[in-house]
Amino acid sequence: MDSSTASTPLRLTALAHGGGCGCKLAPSVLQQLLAEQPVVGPFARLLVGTETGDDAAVWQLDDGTCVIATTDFFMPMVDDPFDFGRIAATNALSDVYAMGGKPIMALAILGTPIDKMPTEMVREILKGGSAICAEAGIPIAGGHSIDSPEPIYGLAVIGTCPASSIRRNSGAQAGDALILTKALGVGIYSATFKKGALPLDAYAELIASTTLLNSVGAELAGHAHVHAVTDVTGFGILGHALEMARGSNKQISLRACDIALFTRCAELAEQGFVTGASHRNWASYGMSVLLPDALPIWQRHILTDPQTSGGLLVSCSADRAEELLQDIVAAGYAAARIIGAVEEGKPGLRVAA
Ligand SMILES: Nc1ncnc2c1ncn2[C@@H]1O[C@H](COP(=O)(O)OP(=O)(O)OP(=O)(O)O)[C@@H](O)[C@H]1O
Ligand SMILES: [Mg+2]
Repeated sequence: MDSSTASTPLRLTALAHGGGCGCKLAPSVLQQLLAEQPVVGPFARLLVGTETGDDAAVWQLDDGTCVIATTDFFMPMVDDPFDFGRIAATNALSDVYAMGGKPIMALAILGTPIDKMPTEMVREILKGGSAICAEAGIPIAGGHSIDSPEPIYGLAVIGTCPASSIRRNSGAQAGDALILTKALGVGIYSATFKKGALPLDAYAELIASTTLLNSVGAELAGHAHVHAVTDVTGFGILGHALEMARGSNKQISLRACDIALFTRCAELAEQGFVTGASHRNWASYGMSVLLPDALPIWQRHILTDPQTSGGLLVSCSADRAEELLQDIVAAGYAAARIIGAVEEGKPGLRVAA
């Protein structure tokens, strides 16, 4: 029996044209849409806005406390409504942790095809979101719900932190090492799932990773040698590393062989399981990435694979990286690895096999 028939008679994923962070617009399309908007401000207290494609907006209050605000929502990439709610909530909370903050409350964002989805199924999605917020120690204090053609769920999240704890995606320094806290393969597993071919053990691996809170981000921000943090989501490891390189005005090099993958990720990618978003990602930023000559196409698909609720990409002083990695692994992120380095040079990305 495969996992696609195990959870519910009505396939939640059948109601959506795409799912998870694979629903995100490609970075180049987003840039075009956001271009030429009227500029209002400047606002001296807006420490982080949209300039570097960072994870959340940050506003500094009078006493130095920062308010962090973010929203994330998407269509389902699994059929179990409770799992979908948990994944969407974990993903939405991640942007607050990636800025170095702690969430304080959330609002739920819900879209449901009210004539197609049973009430109990919608309730399960909401319960999944609540369960994750409870784990994060925060309330869902409200929300907004609409009748929509496809199911949508996510959160708007508010967090806080002292100004000194803010970690932008643009703070990487030459001489830093890069740590990635989760394994890659969410999009490849999701594409396999959608085709009904994902074995149950792989489904369990997918859920375990995508419902693991990135709460270690708040602790990392307490270390002065941690210079930049972002979460790896829809644009894949290459896209988010490139955002870090461009924002920081540095060259980033990654070692593909050091990146942890889900157990069956390579095998499934080689068999051709890939999301449309992976192709869109490469088309959008491939010109800024130097890959090894003989890299098989399926390996490139892993590097551009959209990671719904992926891990944190952490840029820290190289001489403290091993020690930090041990702390991260001890905090429950067994797949964390040191995957690359930051150097002076033209902003861009180089990948070694
Ligand atoms: N419609 C929009 N209007 C204004 N800013 C936007 C809009 N959509 C996205 N952005 C901004 O563009 C940047 C990149 O968006 P993106 O959704 O990739 O960030 P993100 O929330 O970190 O994503 P993820 O949760 O997948 O990590 C962010 O700074 C985000 O706030
Ligand atoms: Mg993010």
